[in-house]
Amino acid sequence: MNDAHLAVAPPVREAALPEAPPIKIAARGLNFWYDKFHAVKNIDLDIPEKRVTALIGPSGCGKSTLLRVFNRIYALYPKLEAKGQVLLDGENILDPAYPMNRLRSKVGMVFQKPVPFPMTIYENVAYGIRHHERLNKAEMDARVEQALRQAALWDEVKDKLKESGLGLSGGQQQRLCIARAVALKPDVLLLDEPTSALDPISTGRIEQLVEELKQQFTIMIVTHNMQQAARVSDYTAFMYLGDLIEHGATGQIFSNPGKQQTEDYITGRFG
Ligand SMILES: Nc1ncnc2c1ncn2[C@@H]1O[C@H](COP(=O)(O)OP(=O)(O)OP(=O)(O)O)[C@@H](O)[C@H]1O
Repeated sequence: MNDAHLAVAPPVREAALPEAPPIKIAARGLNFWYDKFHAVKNIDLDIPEKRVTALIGPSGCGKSTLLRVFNRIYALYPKLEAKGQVLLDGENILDPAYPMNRLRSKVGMVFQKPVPFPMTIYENVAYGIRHHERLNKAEMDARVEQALRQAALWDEVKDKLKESGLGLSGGQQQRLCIARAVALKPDVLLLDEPTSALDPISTGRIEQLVEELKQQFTIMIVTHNMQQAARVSDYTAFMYLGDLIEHGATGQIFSNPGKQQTEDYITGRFG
């Protein structure tokens, strides 16, 4: 080896940065009013694909409202108005021309209280699929099974598919609602405090399920439980009085928040 070789410094290899996930759904200049009450104020928010984003903030800050705008569920009620954009794969779902059927199949929602339909367990899952697709019996059986497996419920219900969904425990009913939502193969799952009515064991199962479901779905979850947000989410958005105060990686928001209000809330000083 001669000296000339030694004089040339080896190229420095740049540390590989983790690749930022693509943005699946995003709010742009989003405002929402309940009649004259301004509940969501000029929000810009990017929701990364196949990750879990938690929405946190004190009661009444607009978390559920924001979630509901993300699937235009407010459109069912008069005197409610959204302005701005919600871009799903770049298309504005708030545009009245965006077909509601398409939206319902792409964005699924699970509510705070489990609300199974008063039908059999099988029909709870099959009902929505029938609305969107024509499947033969074997195909439908397979889809129902797949959805119940995805919701980690199959083993508990496979022998009683013809029994009423209302006969299940609260935690099972919530997993049935998750099965109903994932059965439509949505891209995005909106979960509005999905464990607030459940016991700790059922809560743990749903949290574990969220971890599994993010392999396939983009998930937004509203929660009052800071430990839950820290456990299940990759990103956290903190809202206060209708404003989005701060949004970032969950680790950073919880360990090193940029805003005093965020810190006060996550350390339990208010809310
Ligand atoms: N249907 C409605 N009509 C009028 N005002 C409403 C309606 N729903 C919610 N609001 C108001 O909008 C604001 C935001 O409510 P929202 O339910 O989105 O808050 P939140 O952060 O999800 O609260 P919580 O954590 O208590 O569920 C609150 O001031 C609430 O009173």
